[in-house]
Order: sequence, then structure tokens, then C-alpha cells
Amino acid sequence: MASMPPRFSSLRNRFLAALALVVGVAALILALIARYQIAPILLEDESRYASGELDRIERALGNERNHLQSLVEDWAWWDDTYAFVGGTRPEYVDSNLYAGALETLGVQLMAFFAPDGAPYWTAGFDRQGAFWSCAGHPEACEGSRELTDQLGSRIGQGLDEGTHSWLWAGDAPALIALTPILKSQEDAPANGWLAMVMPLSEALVAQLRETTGIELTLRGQTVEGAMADDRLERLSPTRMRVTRDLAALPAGQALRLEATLPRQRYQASLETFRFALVWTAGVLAVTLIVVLLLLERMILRPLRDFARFTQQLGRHAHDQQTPESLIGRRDEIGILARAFQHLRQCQRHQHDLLLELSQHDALTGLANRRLLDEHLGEVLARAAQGEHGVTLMLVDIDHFKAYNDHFGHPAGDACLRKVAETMRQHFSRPGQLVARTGGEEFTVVLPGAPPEAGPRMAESLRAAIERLAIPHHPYPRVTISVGVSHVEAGQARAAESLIESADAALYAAKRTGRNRVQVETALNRV
Ligand SMILES: Nc1nc2c(ncn2[C@@H]2O[C@H](COP(=O)(O)OP(=O)(O)OP(=O)(O)O)[C@@H](O)[C@H]2O)c(=O)[nH]1
Repeated sequence: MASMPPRFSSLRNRFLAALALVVGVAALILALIARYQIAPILLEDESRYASGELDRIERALGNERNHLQSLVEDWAWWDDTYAFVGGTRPEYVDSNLYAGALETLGVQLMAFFAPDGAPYWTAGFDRQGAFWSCAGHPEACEGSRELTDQLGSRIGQGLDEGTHSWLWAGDAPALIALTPILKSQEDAPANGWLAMVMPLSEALVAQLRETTGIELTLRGQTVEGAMADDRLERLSPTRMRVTRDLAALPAGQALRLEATLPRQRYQASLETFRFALVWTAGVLAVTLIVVLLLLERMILRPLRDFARFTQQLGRHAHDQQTPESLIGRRDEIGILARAFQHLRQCQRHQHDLLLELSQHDALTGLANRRLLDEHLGEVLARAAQGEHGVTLMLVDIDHFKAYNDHFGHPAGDACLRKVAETMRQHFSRPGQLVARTGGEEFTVVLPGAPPEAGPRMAESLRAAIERLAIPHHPYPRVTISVGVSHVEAGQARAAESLIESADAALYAAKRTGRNRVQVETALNRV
């Protein structure tokens, strides 16, 4: 008999386990997507943002550069300057190249060059802020000639006659602008070059910080080989440092732009992603719960009821009807329940048929010996308990061989059926049983009949058969002989004994002429 499945193999638990596995795999895939798809996109976006911020600083620096270029062009295209480098205006030094003038311009160094790049005049401030102004190299007045040498050699190598500007990444970072000295009105050749150097001082950097809103530093840096790309260093979940090297003089040096930026853009994107994820997970979880509840209600619970019902059938309640809650369903479970019900009905029908066949005689439909034995055993047991007495009759058709021989076997069968039907009608009360126990021999069990009723009832049967008036040959009609035995209420008597007595009485009836009833003699009683 089938039993309920072990806990784990129940449909519900297996489904839940499979679901947990699917959810786990989905979570893992989601984590991998977040790690290898989403996070790189967000980080890439963050790098773009950082580079954009550096671009802004560079543009702000460019504005300073433009300002310096305008300044140097103003001075270089001034006729006094042209005359000064031509040697015809020496008072230019006193009236223009003094400390206050350079401070006002915000310039650290002004260098006038001859057309071949040789320094003509330099004026500026040294590291300590001391002002100098002298002809030729700054060295001549104890200044550093590193920058003027660099510019001089560039002029010497031949520059086109436009304005040039560079970043300076020496000891003190600075902006340089260099332009040819030209006459303002006439179309005269350049009379040399003027360079102005504006320090990228702490004040200027502070101003850049203010205009861009970015925390930044500028410093000279030695570089080897090609200029590296922007470098981004994530310092913490909320801060990052981005670095860019800007091409600068002298060769091998770069001006390093370093900005510390907040990571709120990345954090905000991450937060949005998490928010979407949490809500999606929440909606999915609620959906899953609803699906599980529906599954439990629509499929699993009815299936469990069905399984429980079939188990009960196996154990005891064989006749129990399939519950209406299952039969009445319109879904597949209802179809299954109805098909099951139909199968059970067929099975019951087959069972009844088999029982009928195994307990009844095929020709007459009367009980057979098996049913007789069962029934006789039961009524004798009740008789032994004093419930009632039992009368038993053995009935045999007289000269039936002769009947068969004369009328043929099929007619013999018809005769047997007629006799059997008459006997059935005769003894049709509850508890009374007529069995065919031989070819033309029958046994009748009559519980509850008093001892004196047996012979009377047997006689009545005999007369009824005779009244059928079934023609015989060479005898006038079909008759029967009956042997009767009886057991009284409260007496214990074996079935064999009762049958033997009736058989002996039947034998006596045959011997004494047939077509008669013979009751057992006391001698036959055991
Ligand atoms: N037609 C038919 N005949 C059967 C059937 N079963 C047994 N018989 C016949 O019943 C006959 C019984 O004959 P016997 O036992 O010699 O008894 P009898 O001729 O009735 O003689 P007595 O019993 O002494 O009166 C046999 O010829 C069997 O072939 C059956 O199912 N159908």
C-alpha cells in the first residue's frame, strides 16, 4: 500500500528546494552581473567624470594662459618696446622695468631677446622675492638663467612669428608666453622676442580652486618617455584622486595636475542601482509568495487531499465516495478525480461480477457450493448459539439421465433452469438459500424453520415441481426426490453431518420410489 512520501520528497518540499536553488542561482548571476557589468560601467563613468573635471581645470589654466598671451602681445607690439630692443630707448628700463610694474602685471620675469635668441634684457624676482633688472642673462644680476636659456635656444632654433606659450615645470611652476617684438603701425621685421613668465603661485592655484570648485594641486614632475594617461586612485568610498601630466618645459618635465574629487556621482549611481535592486527583489519576493500560495491552494493542497483519500481507501473505507471537493473541480485535478472515481466504479463492478461468478452457478444463477459452504457455516454457528434451528434439504431430479438421453442435453439444461427458478421462488425469504451442488442435485438451507416445517416445505416444493408438468420420457413428468435433515437451536452440528443425513434421506427417497420427501432418521443423526 502506498504511504505518504517522506518529508523531503513531497511535491511541496521538492518544489521549494528547487525554487530556493533557482533563487540562489539568480542571486549569484545578479551579483556577477553587478560585479562584472554594472560596476565597470559605473567606474568607467566615474573616470569620465574625473577626466572632465581635469579638463575644466585645464580650461581655467588656459584662460590664464590667454590672459598672459594678451599681456605679452600688448607689450611686444608697443613701439617703445621695439625701440628699446633696438637700443634707441634706454629710459625704457627705468620707466617700465621696475618691481612695482611687474608686480602689477602679476609677472615674475620679463625677458627681452635679440632676434637670434640671445638675451637682451631680463627683469624679475628671485626666489626670495628680490627684484633684479639687467642687460643680458639674469645671471648677470644673480638670477637663474635656466628658463632664459631654454627660451633663447628655442628662438635660436627658429620659431614662427606668432605667440607661443608653455607651462613651466621647473622649481616653481609657471606660465610662459613668448611673442616677437613688432612695430605697431609699420610692416617692419621683428626686432627680437619678449617673454613673460607668470608664476603658478599658491594664490593663483587658490583662485583656480575657487573658480572650478575643485581641490587641486600643481607641481613639476619628471617624466620618462611618453606622457601617461590620466590616473585615477580611489582613496575611499567617498573620495578619489585623479592625476594628469601636462606637457611643460624643460624637456623631461611635466606639470602634474592633481585633483581630489568626491565620489558622489558613483555613490548616487550605486544607490540608484541598489534601490532598483531592492525594489525589484521585493516585488519578486511578493510575487513568489503569491505564486507559492496559489500553488499551495490550487494544486498542492487538493493533491494532498487526493493522496490522503486514496490512502484511506487502501486502509479501510473502501466504499468511501471520492470527496465532492475533488470531484466538483473543473480543472485537471477534477478530471483526475472523476477518472479515478470512474475507475473505482469499474473496479467495483468487476469485483462484484467476479464475486458473483465465484459464488454462483453459471447455468442456473443459483448459489454454488462455495457460497453454500460459507452460508451453511454461518447459519450453523448461529444455530449453535441458540439463535435458530436450521433445516437442510438435498433435492435431486429423478431419472435425469433418461431425460437427457431422450430430449437432448440443451433441453436438459432448460429443465434444470426451470426447476432452479421454481426452487428460488419457493425459498426467497431472507436467510434462505438454494444452491446447485451437483449436476441435477440442489441443496436448500432454511434457517429459522421449526423441525416440523422442514418436511412440509419439502413436500410443497416437490408438489410445485410436479405441477410444472415438464414432460419426461418414459416417465410422465419431471419430479424430484428430497432428503431433509434438521438441527435445532442451541445444538452444535457439523455441516457434513447435516448433509450426510439429508443425503441418506434422499437416498432412501430414491430407493423407495422417487418423487417423494424423506426426513432423516434418528439413526442418521450424529
Ligand atoms: N443437461 C444436463 N445434464 C446434466 C448436467 N449435469 C449432469 N447432467 C446429467 O444428469 C444425469 C444424472 O444421472 P444419474 O446420476 O445417473 O441420475 P438419474 O438418471 O437422475 O437417476 P436417479 O438420480 O437415480 O433418479 C447424467 O446423465 C448427467 O449427464 C447438466 O448441467 N446439464
